[in-house]
Amino acid sequence: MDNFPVVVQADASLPNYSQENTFLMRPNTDGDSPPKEKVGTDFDSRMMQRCLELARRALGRTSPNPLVGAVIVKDGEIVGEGFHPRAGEPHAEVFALKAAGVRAQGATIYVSLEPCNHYGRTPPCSEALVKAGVAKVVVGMVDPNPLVAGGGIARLRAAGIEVLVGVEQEACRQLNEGFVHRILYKRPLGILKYAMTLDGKIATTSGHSAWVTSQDSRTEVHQLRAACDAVIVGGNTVRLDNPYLTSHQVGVHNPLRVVMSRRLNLPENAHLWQTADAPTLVLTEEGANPDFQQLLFKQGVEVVELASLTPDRAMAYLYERGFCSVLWECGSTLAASAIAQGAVQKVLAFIAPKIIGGSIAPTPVGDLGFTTMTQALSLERVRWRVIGSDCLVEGYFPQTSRA
Ligand SMILES: Nc1nc(O)c(N)c(N[C@@H]2O[C@H](COP(=O)(O)O)[C@@H](O)[C@H]2O)n1
Ligand SMILES: [Zn+2]
Repeated sequence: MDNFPVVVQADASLPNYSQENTFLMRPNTDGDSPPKEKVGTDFDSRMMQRCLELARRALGRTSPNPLVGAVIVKDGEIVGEGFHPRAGEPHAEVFALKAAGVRAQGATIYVSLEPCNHYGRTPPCSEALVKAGVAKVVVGMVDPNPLVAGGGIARLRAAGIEVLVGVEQEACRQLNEGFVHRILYKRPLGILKYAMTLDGKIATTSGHSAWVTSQDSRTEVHQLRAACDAVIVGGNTVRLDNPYLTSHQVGVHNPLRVVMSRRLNLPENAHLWQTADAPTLVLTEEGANPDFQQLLFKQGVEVVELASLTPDRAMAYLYERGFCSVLWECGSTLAASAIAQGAVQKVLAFIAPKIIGGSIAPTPVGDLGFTTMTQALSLERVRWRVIGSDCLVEGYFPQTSRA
């Protein structure tokens, strides 16, 4: 716990974009800063909002790629729409061009992320747009991917196409905050979520925690899980709460359920390995409890042994697997060490108007070793909203770039 303040290494190969990274994840409405100058017309904004709506259809399914939507407009009417369904499949622009057919010629395309300009799993969209003869491209945000990073816009302009950049930019960035964080920091965005009472307790002294918050808040958490690539808990949470960690909605994405356990001293009949609604991955250390590994294997649970099991090591591993966002739903000890190791960038605290009392009932974040208030970690870009009878407070740890 000696690496405060929370510092995450930015990618030094991204000078232009990483200089801006303090506001990349700024929420759309954050009361404490002056309104930004609006880019484009109200019609442009509406079309870009439609792009975001389309992009959200693939929520939780596109990593390591971003969520992207595209709309083609000709003579004031939508003639084609598309979204990126998952990595390896065509980009949003290609689906929209296919839907528009010849009507794309001379039309305006709205796209929530800069068109790509490189050969990845798919060919460059910039070339497809030039070939289709579109007259104008309206872009939500510049792509932070160094393989694109303004190159798509430059290519379109070089071909004589008018390009407008930054329509509904904050909303576009917000939707892809995990993707942006992944590109800039080479780690998934870590989101710590907890539910506590008004007096800061996450359970009673006997460990009873069902339920701290209202059904409305729990539904919000299910939606949050649907948007994340993975949700992590420690062995203690499995032993005490026996959670499902799914999005609880038919046809909606479920995150990979990840358990961190050094010794694999886990219950044999946990819901996580007895329900097939979502895949489960157990992260452990080399040589841990081979009998239990065998049991997990028989239940179809993936087990990965890491040399040393720490939050940062787990995040590095999940980055390598292509993840953009990871939800920490763990207990206080793991939460403290995840924060200390810079594995958490965003905090979501659900606060219920209840009081448990006492000094022994558990709190959401374990000991961080602080002795003075000046050491307390302050969140920025904080906003809050009422959910049913609860309050959700949301904020970000400052990202101090060492690049
Ligand atoms: N503009 C745009 N639209 C989409 O639908 C996209 N998926 C992207 N993604 C960008 O291209 C990279 C992935 O390329 P491949 O799918 O491997 O060809 C991704 O990292 C983004 O930079 N962009
Ligand atoms: Zn593309």
